[in-house]
Amino acid sequence: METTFSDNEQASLQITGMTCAACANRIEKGLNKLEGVSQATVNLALETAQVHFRSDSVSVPDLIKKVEQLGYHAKPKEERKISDLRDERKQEVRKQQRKLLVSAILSLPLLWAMVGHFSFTSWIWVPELFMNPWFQLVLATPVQFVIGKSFYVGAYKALRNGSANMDVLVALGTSAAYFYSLYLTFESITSHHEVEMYYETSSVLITLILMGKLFELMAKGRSSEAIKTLMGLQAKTALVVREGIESRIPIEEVLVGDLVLVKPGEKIPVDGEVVDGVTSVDESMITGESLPVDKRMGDTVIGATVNANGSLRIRAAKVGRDTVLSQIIKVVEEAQGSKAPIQRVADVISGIFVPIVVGIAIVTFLVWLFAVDSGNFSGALEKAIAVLVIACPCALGLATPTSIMAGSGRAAELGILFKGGEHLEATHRIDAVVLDKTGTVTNGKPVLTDIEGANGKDLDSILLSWIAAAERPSEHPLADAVVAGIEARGVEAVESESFQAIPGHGVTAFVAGRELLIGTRKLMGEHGVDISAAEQRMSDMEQEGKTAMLVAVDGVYAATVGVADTIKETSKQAVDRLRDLGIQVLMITGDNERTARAIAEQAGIREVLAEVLPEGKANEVKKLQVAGKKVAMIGDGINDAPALATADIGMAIGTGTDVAMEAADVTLMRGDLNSIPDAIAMSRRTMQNIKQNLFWALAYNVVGIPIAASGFLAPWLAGAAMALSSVSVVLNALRLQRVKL
Ligand SMILES: Nc1ncnc2c1ncn2[C@@H]1O[C@H](COP(=O)(O)OP(=O)(O)OP(=O)(O)O)[C@@H](O)[C@H]1O
Ligand SMILES: [Cu+]
Ligand SMILES: [Mg+2]
Repeated sequence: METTFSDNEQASLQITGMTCAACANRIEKGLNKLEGVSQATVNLALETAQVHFRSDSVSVPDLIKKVEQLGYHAKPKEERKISDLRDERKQEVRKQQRKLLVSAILSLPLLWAMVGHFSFTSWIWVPELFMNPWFQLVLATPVQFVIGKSFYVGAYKALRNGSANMDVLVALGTSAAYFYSLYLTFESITSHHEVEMYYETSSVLITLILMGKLFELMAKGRSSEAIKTLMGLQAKTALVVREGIESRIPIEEVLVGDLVLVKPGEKIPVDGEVVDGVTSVDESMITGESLPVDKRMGDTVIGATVNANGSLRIRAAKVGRDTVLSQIIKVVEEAQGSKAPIQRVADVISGIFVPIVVGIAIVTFLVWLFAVDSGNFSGALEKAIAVLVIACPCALGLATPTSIMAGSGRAAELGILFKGGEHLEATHRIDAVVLDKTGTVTNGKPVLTDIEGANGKDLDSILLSWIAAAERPSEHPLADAVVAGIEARGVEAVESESFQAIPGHGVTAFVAGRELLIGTRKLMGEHGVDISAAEQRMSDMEQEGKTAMLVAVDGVYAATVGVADTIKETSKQAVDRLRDLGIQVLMITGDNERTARAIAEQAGIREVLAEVLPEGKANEVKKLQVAGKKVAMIGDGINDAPALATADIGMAIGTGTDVAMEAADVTLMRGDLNSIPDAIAMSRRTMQNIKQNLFWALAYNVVGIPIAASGFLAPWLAGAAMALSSVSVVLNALRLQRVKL
């Protein structure tokens, strides 16, 4: 039995029967119109629909019914495995290949017979039988109605929904040729003289279009390579210990809380926490970071990464669709099937295209029949058919989605996850990049370097233990550094009695009955602490790029603590690359001006926004936007969420933590800032690719129609040209997969 919730539910449907973006649009609109559906998105490439709905007013069967009403098929989506995906594609390709082969064999004699029509090929011998109208009828009929059935079905569905698509044009064009030939065939019984048939027009057309579709299908298969690679990373089984018994079970059966053994050289099956063992782990497939990462008790490990040398026991923390890898796959899947705003151009054009084309075809027919070549019915028909076929906007429909798919797939391989086509598009307009300091420009692993008492001497261990106690409850990375540094000096922390974090300033705490204050100059100033004795030492540290924090006990300055965070080796190179792209680069931080400047200088950043409170970061982004900039904000995604959301593009640096992926438009799996110019370059390339596609698709139609209308294009040539244009669009898009940055 299914439980019902009054709040939102989510369902994934597997949809079949979609042929183009217009189909996806139609289903999306239909589902969104249903009472109780809050959001439905249809992914054409993956043939899925994601629906958010309220289960008290609508159910999954209702959703399916709606899809069926619109003329497509739907079923609840099952969790797919990599092998299924591959098999589905292969089957589909094989089916198309078989269809094409049969169609080609049947059409060949018709094509052969056609050579007699042209003076320059009339010397070629043609078997008598091939010229026989009845024989031609026998060959052409199955092509038209069995192999070509999908065009009729597609056309019928489109027309029933009040729209027109490429199927309408193909069905119309081929039917005209077929039925006219049929008429001539019967007429030949009575008239007894040789007439030209047009069976080859319909059959060869269908064959060529099938060929185009097959190429398209094979090319599309290649563009989802990125997802297949990701899915293939998953381990298949896990060795779990339940009630003391070890057993190897399929990965799908691992539960949260299970104890999992990972042997040396094995893939870590699920996300978890190390409970026993020491090893190093290759996380490059997830983070792009090539150096192995050391893991010991308490560390988190990510599923699909590879355990190098030690044995591990881990406690499963996330399984199934919650794992980092599954989330990455989901993001990539969604992005690949999502729409970029530029697609609207194509949608609008193809929406009005088909009716206009039918109009032009009719005019062509009438003009030829009554004006140009008076009374030549078949000649006029041939021209009209050529117009119908050449004007088919299928290349136009493919232009954007194929590029988005290939572009976002390639980006994912480079460790750049775009959440959707709109972000992939928006990124190419970025002209200002705001980098958070800690964890973005720097490694974000601050280390305690200096502790100095008020009189310049070392501190006694009592004061050290108080400082550690005050900082321990804080979640700030600086606090972690201080605590770790003090513990490393062999001092044990005591418990604090009360604690309060003051964001952007520091902490206050009561320890052993005393009030401790740790943080910035401003914090000290606000509490009336005299820090003149610390000034010199402090600014020295800051000059070196260290963060200096002041400690006061009961309102009296007691110590200066220095923490150093190193900049990432690649930060400078990345900043230079951004500047070469003509992008303004800024660094933003809550840290003080001097430290910030020192760090910025190492990274080659000239503009620094320092001492910005956490809530002020979004404001700084807005200021840049008001000044007319398209801003990308790059942060670690957790405390920078408002700024990430405000920016035109928010990029989170992270190994795919939920929060980071949630807040940002783009997730950079590598810590390396070179991902930023990479992302921008990828976006620029993709947009350029889309524009090329749109241009060629349109140009081909616009140039083709007058040629066809004036009679210079035989229908089968128009068909070949159409197939070729679709294939060339897809091939152009696939170039994105090989982009090297
Ligand atoms: N737990 C803490 N202990 C001591 N000082 C702190 C603490 N939290 C913040 N501070 C002080 O407040 C300053 C600003 O903190 P904030 O968190 O806004 O920025 P940040 O982490 O230094 O830099 P970024 O903005 O690049 O992440 C710190 O540089 C530090 O001097
Ligand atoms: Cu077409
Ligand atoms: Mg910070």
